[in-house]
Amino acid sequence: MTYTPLTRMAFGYATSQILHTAVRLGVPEALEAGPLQAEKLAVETSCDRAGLGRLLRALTVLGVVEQTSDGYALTELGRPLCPGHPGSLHAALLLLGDPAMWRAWGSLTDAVRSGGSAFEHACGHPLFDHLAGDPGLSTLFNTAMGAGTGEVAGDFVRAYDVRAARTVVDIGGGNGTLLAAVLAAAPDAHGILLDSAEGAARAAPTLRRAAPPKRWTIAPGDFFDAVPEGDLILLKGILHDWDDRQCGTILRNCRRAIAPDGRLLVLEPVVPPGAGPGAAAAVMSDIAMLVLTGGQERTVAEYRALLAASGFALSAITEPLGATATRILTAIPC
Ligand SMILES: C[S@@+](CC[C@H](N)C(=O)[O-])C[C@H]1O[C@@H](n2cnc3c(N)ncnc32)[C@H](O)[C@@H]1O
Repeated sequence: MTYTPLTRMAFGYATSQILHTAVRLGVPEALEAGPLQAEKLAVETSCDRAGLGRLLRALTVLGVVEQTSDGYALTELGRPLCPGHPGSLHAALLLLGDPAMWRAWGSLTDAVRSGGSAFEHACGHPLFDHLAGDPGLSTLFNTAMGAGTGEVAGDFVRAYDVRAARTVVDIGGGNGTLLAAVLAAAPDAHGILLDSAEGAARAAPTLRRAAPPKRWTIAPGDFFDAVPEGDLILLKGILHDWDDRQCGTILRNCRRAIAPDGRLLVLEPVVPPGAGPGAAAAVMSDIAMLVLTGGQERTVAEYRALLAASGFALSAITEPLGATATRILTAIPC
């Protein structure tokens, strides 16, 4: 078989599984402090020496490790495979290799052919119901989302002046990474994080690091029922999880809860016109939404219409934050 760019794409899931396996076996963490010879690494990771040698050779070809005179070392490209590294993909890779996620991607054909999320076709229930019944996977999901948000939180508070906010409500705020950045940048604001009980379970330590407990509240709840009142309402990575009808319910709850002078900020990738290279991140994320939740990424026009149908006017949109595809869409109640 000729190894063309198309071959590389076709075997993309093999690449994903190689990275997942390295992370699952603890290879990047073992190399974090410095290079190690393969024999030592096999002992540290409790692996078969020959099998690990083949994995290391594949990781070398992918450019995430390199051979030095002191043994195998992580490259710059490979460093985000470690947990705690800025922009870490550690939790995301563990998540991608989870059997339920693996099965969901294997059901993309069903989602394209008959609609609905591939996850539901594969597992028989929606992703968030599945997470509610699997605390380990829920923790992983929450950590992976928080790591992604950590990449944009600093850029967010630099791009949008949050200092005038009185009550900031982060809807579906996950592990609190975004709200923590806002509370640090807006010392007079009070923060409320709404998420499901399992989603919010790990938010307190993140928020405690940013601000004393009197400055924030964790509100376990369902954003399809109601959301807490505030003058700055954040929806990051929420609307893209849901279809237009479900987004309408969330947005109408936000419209009821927002102060007359308030602002609703939607942080999402936006699908640009055409399918040039700049569209890749948003378009790939759109397919991930089709697989995982049945949601979708949207164009500016689609967001404008969605917001207008729930009593919001789209008033501004930023450039993508940092190296990500996430933009801030500002909406005012009307
Ligand atoms: C894609 S994650 C985004 C998390 C966070 N906003 C971020 O960007 O890092 C979606 C979040 O919505 C939460 N969620 C899902 N359904 C919910 C519901 N019905 N009510 C409240 N939270 C929900 C999940 O627990 C999860 O934390």
